[in-house]
Amino acid sequence: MFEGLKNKLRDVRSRFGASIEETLEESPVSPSPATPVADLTAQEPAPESTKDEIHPHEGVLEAASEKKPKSGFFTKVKTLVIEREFILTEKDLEDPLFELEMILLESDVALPVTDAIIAHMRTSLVGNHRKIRESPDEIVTLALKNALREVLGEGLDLPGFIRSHEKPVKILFTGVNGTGKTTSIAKVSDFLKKKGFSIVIGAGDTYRAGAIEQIRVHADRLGIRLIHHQEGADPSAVLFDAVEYARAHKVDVVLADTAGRFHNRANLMSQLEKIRRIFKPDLIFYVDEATAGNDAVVRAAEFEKTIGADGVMLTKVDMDKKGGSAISIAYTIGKPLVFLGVGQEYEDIVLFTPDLIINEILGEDA
Ligand SMILES: Nc1nc2c(ncn2[C@@H]2O[C@H](COP(=O)(O)OP(=O)(O)OP(=O)(O)O)[C@@H](O)[C@H]2O)c(=O)[nH]1
Repeated sequence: MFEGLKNKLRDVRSRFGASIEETLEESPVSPSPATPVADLTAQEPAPESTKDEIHPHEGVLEAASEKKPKSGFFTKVKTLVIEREFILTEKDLEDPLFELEMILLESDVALPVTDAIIAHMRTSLVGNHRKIRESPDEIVTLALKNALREVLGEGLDLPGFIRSHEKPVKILFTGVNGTGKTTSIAKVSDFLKKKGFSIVIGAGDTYRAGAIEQIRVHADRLGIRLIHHQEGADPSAVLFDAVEYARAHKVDVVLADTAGRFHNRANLMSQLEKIRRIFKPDLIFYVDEATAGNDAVVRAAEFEKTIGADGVMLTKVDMDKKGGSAISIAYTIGKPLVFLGVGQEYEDIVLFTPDLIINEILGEDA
């Protein structure tokens, strides 16, 4: 997943790295006149690693020393000072920051999210004295990692939420047609069942022909109780019955399917409002497909405004080359990403953590 973005970011990281290398060449930090030559030439003891500090990378030091003659007193002093720290100006980073901005926008990262990432990169790189103990790529990667962490948010510990909440915990799934909502309910059921929770599913999509049968097939396969009425029935009544069943049988979680709908379809949205009043969900999850890119982000924001959402499940992340919606959605709507759907099997679901996306986007370097 996110192959396109991953490759582009690898390139732009090299551009940032090159800008840092140029700074190393052009603006060495002058040795303090008070510093005895003996101190400069002495081997510096390696300081203790701090939490944010990445371990020394031999490559840069080797590359830097390759470019300079190894002998000669003044060369030696200059090299040592250059190798200790450097400062980046806004101008040094102008081109790579612009390039990064373009890459993010091309990858469907929402504009405010792109702005936040660029601002974070600028703040963490410009004007700072940086130790050359970190390689340029490590410095850039760390800045990018922190910028992504800021926009991705922390996610939601759903098993923890369920454990600490009065039962049954009622979760309503909303979203547009065909984005994978029904499959997602089946995956979440399976995920929670494996965590030891008992589940009942309410077949609240009474609108689409075949929807009840579709969720019934999943429920049967997973050995989960389904509460359903006939096609065309009032979904609020179905979900009310599902909650009654859960109370009577001490079931931990009720997962409620609903018909897919667009936020601008007034009838369906008012039906959802009624469902919300009667079902009284503890959590509303908005489901959309990562492959929809910025459309998914815009739709999620609209649903959040009209119906409210407590979290997002993004499906088809396995098919998404860009990563824009995964990066943007939580920051844009101010609600956490909870699950990612990463395939068509029941086990193809992962509980979101920022590191999951960061490691995917920055690869083995993160
Ligand atoms: N590759 C991939 N396919 C998925 C994922 N989640 C769902 N799908 C597929 O997407 C298609 C649509 O899924 P459904 O669950 O039927 O969609 P839906 O949102 O319930 O549709 P409506 O009931 O019309 O709202 C199916 O073929 C699923 O197998 C995913 O994470 N990855």
